[in-house]
Amino acid sequence: MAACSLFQASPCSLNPKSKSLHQNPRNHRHYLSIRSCTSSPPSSDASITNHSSSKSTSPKHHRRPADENIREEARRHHTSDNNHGFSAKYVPFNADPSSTESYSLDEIVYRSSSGGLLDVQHDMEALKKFDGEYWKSLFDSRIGKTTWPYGSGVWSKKEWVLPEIDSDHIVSAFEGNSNLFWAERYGKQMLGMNDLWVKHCGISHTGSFKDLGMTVLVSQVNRLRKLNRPVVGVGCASTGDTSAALSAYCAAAGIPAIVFLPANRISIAQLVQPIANGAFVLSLDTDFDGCMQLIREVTAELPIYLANSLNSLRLEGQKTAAIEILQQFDWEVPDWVIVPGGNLGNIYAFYKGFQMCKELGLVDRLPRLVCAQAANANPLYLHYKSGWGEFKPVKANSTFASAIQIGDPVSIDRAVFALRNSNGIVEEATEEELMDAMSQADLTGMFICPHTGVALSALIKLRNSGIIGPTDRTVVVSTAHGLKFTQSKIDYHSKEIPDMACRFANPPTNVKADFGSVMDVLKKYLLSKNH
Ligand SMILES: Cc1ncc(COP(=O)(O)O)c(C=O)c1O
Ligand SMILES: N[C@@H](CCOP(=O)(O)O)C(=O)O
Repeated sequence: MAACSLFQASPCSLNPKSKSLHQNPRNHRHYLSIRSCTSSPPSSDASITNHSSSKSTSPKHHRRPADENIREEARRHHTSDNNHGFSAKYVPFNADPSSTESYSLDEIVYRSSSGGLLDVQHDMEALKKFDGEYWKSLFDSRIGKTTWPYGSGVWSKKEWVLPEIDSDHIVSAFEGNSNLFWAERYGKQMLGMNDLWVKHCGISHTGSFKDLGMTVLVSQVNRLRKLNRPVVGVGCASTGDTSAALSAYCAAAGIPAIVFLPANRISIAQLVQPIANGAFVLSLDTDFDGCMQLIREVTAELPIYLANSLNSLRLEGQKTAAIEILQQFDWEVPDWVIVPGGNLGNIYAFYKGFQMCKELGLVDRLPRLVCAQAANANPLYLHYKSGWGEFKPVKANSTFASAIQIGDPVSIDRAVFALRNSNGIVEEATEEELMDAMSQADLTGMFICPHTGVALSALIKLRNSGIIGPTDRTVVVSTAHGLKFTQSKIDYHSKEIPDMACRFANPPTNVKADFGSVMDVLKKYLLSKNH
């Protein structure tokens, strides 16, 4: 196979013009003293500091005794965990203010009584007892630490996520806190932009943003099982990333995971993840929408907890990526945030994270949201173009952005709400556009997935039409690690894709292993770089 021979060769590259990659220069974290907050925090590193200085006998002042692990240390501090009575419950999504329907998060419920979506509603009045400065200081104080569970980017915002869960029940891989990458060369050369950023949510435990939601969902399942609720296992339908995250977190907690995958429609790297993590993997002869339908029917019959984003718990974790972006900009709001969309939970999660920061006084406005879809699986785009008329699911066609090959997204109502309330836009990308965008980004030092290519294509279109300006601070959300999608890159760089020019392909040069031949090709290459 040509794709194999491409990668058997040993490509030699030399690019004297390439610049070093820069990290966020504005990312000066303010480790503000918690003691300067308007009131004492619910649980902070301050209590740890006090403890270690009083208990430790070591001259190095270790914060915990050598025979204590971080979970035990958290248990010792448990009394301060939620002494402000923060709480959350399920309510019907976008319900009429007069609705009194609600459910405890300890109930197993995914739909409202009328069959609509649910949302996790926090007791905002309790959270508002603390001002924006307080929350910023608290969240900033927890970054980069190993304190259980706040070392996680998700659980560093625990009061806004699952305030009532016992830290002891949390299943975490210290996910989140992902890199916000300044796309200096890509922004400047491709788009004339100086303030373009890529939020690398895929540089994560299982290689996608799903970890952010799955730590929350599996933690709640862990709690339910400790409460002796009838949860025998956790299940999902997946295009490859949800299944990987579910399997890893369940394996960490010793909970059975069951995953429904559309046969031959996910990458090998994604398929091997749940297999390696010991999940029960069903490969089904249908597409993702078919798998989703089946898992919904199965979880209605068996005591298997549903892990897809239909379950609003997931979005509580995913929304922390939005809070993190604000935090990484020292609580300045970017102008645009571009998110690739499939089942459409994530675009709402971003909206919710930004909206909570606004409502609780951490920032004063929302960014404009853009949801980007593959043209081969574009039900939201068509809905947007129809002026939000009647929503019609589509049959999703094959796309290199295989994780968003979804025609009947469960969170369509959430996505429409998020976009309408953020002056949002929906864009689409053809296969050639998304693969070219991905490959061009890679050529500036990234290694992104095709879904991020979809988001970059949307950016290119909005920049070319002048909707996004050259100095607009713009964040593209990268949703998965490029290493999960190497076959698409192999196909592209082998120029093996029918009807695609693969303009930015960079195949290796096969050369005889003698000095003269090597010198000849090197000279030709160097000349081509210096004309
Ligand atoms: C890599 C990747 N990007 C984007 C998405 C889209 O996220 P959502 O389904 O929340 O719209 C998914 C999953 O659907 C995904 O796995
Ligand atoms: N891309 C997803 C599709 C399912 O999305 P979910 O957020 O509803 O679980 C996947 O990786 O499975």
